[in-house]
Amino acid sequence: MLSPVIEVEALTKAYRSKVAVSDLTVTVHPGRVTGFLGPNGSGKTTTMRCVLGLARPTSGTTRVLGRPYRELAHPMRRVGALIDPRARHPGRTAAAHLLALAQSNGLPASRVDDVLDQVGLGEVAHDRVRGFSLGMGQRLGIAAALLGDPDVLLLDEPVNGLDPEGIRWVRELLRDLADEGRTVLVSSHLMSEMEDTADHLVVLGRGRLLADVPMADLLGAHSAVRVRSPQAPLLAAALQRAGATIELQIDGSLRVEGLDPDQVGDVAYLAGVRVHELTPVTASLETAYLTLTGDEVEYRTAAR
Ligand SMILES: Nc1ncnc2c1ncn2[C@@H]1O[C@H](COP(=O)(O)OP(=O)(O)OP(=O)(O)O)[C@@H](O)[C@H]1O
Repeated sequence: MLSPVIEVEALTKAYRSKVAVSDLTVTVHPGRVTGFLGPNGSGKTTTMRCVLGLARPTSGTTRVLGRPYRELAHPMRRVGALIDPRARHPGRTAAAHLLALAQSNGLPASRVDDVLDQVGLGEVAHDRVRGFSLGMGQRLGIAAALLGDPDVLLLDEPVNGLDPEGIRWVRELLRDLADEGRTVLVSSHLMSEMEDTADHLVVLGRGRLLADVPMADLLGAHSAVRVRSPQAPLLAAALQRAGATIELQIDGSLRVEGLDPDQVGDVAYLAGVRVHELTPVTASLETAYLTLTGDEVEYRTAAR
């Protein structure tokens, strides 16, 4: 595996009595999209802000491309970020906003038109940002992140406010950037979107690391086999002897965890039990995520 590009080591960040991030150690690798997940207030933005030198760690260290962000010579050429898309002058046009960023970071002015076209804002380049919709603002924020053509991207909820076409566009953009060998760390609360976009997941709960896993492993760990048999009790006993965990479903079928469909079929055959259905059940990221973070949600909707 290529060496890590973002390194967070024993990071703790406290605000007065509130511990936003607690002893977090995680690395983010190039050439893949890493989804950064966690309930509201779990510390995703704070972690990104520490990596970008926008917040000072209480303890621990963060490095990008081998050094603290603030020590990078031309940070915008190395690292692009979307953290707070509202952070801009409302009276400026989109082009003027990006031009100011380009000039203060030693980037060629020609990049402004390039990125405006890339994010689909070419036609409103000379409109004032004040009148932009939430989605247009997000696109402008992504344009700013891409301005320096960086190798590393940290994007905090980039699809927030985007319409379905915009969401698909971000998905394809992130895929392309990762395929070019760049490092992409992206947070989102849209699980179905993340399932289609991310290769790897880092999941936080109350500021702590809950999971740092390939997407396929997380989904695999929550997958199961649905099996129906007219001799369900016999089959259940045989499967349990083979090490599976069995849950009897309301329709009489068995949900089997711990064995794959081939193994379930073999156990049934060896036990001389008839099987009428054998179906792999793939977990959605949403299901896997909710199972993982079930106890970690700080701000929960009251049950009605
Ligand atoms: N500047 C700050 N001052 C005080 N508390 C803060 C500050 N920034 C963040 N926090 C607190 O730290 C915790 C983590 O917040 P953070 O924004 O990092 O979470 P998040 O995972 O990005 O949440 P969300 O998904 O809602 O954006 C929260 O409880 C938040 O209220």
